[in-house]
Amino acid sequence: MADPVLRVVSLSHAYGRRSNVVHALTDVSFDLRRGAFVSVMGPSGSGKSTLLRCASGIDRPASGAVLLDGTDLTTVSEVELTELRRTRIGFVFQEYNLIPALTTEQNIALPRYLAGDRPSKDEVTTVLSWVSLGDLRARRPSELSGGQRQRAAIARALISEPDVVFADEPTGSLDSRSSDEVLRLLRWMADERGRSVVMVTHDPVAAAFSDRVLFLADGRLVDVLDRPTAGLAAERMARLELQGA
Ligand SMILES: Nc1ncnc2c1ncn2[C@@H]1O[C@H](COP(=O)(O)OP(=O)(O)OP(=O)(O)O)[C@@H](O)[C@H]1O
Repeated sequence: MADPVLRVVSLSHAYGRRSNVVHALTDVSFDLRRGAFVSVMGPSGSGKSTLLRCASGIDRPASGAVLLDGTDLTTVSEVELTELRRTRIGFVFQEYNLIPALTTEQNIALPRYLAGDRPSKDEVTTVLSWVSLGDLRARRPSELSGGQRQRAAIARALISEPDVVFADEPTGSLDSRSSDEVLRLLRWMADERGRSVVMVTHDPVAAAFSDRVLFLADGRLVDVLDRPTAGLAAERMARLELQGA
């Protein structure tokens, strides 16, 4: 089998110091193969966002390694890390983070401009068609629905052809129909475009779109569920919530 595109090795992270230190993540390891879609679930405060931030190079962990195609994000220079984040990693957040003054197509093209590149009109048109926003390319974010904004954010993550897309509660602000569209798009991205996806979610229905669910509790990886259904993911979550209560 091909080498995993992302290897998270014994990742630990803490906030604060001495008397008020919070061990947000302790010794978490997992592999992500190309085209795999993994969800991260766990009770509030269990370390999901911290894992996403450390695994994606936004934050440097206290210890452990994050190997993106063999390059350790935890030891590269700030300049290399910025370059890797721009070219190899995509981000999708709950609150979209689109620039209000830019049109949909300008927002989507922005990461390429920031990387010193300029996507062709055809490239932008292709990505817009993937997310069914071709007709809305000239609109600004305020003129889009929540689901359309999130699809624009996904297109923006895809324009750089990243190896891994990290999504933090991407459906957290959406109704069930828009959620379904966004989740299908993430699934398609993995299956048809070979992108790997790591998605933090509270929603077992969202988790059921992924290949595998990683469950965190108190900063530790405590359970793994392959080929999840919403029912099974909800059951495991309920068990964890009970254990933590
Ligand atoms: N900047 C910070 N400073 C101090 N403690 C923090 C900081 N960020 C997170 N924490 C703490 O680290 C732990 C893990 O937080 P994290 O946000 O990763 O959890 P989470 O599972 O994403 O939570 P939620 O589901 O509520 O978003 C929590 O105890 C949290 O209070």
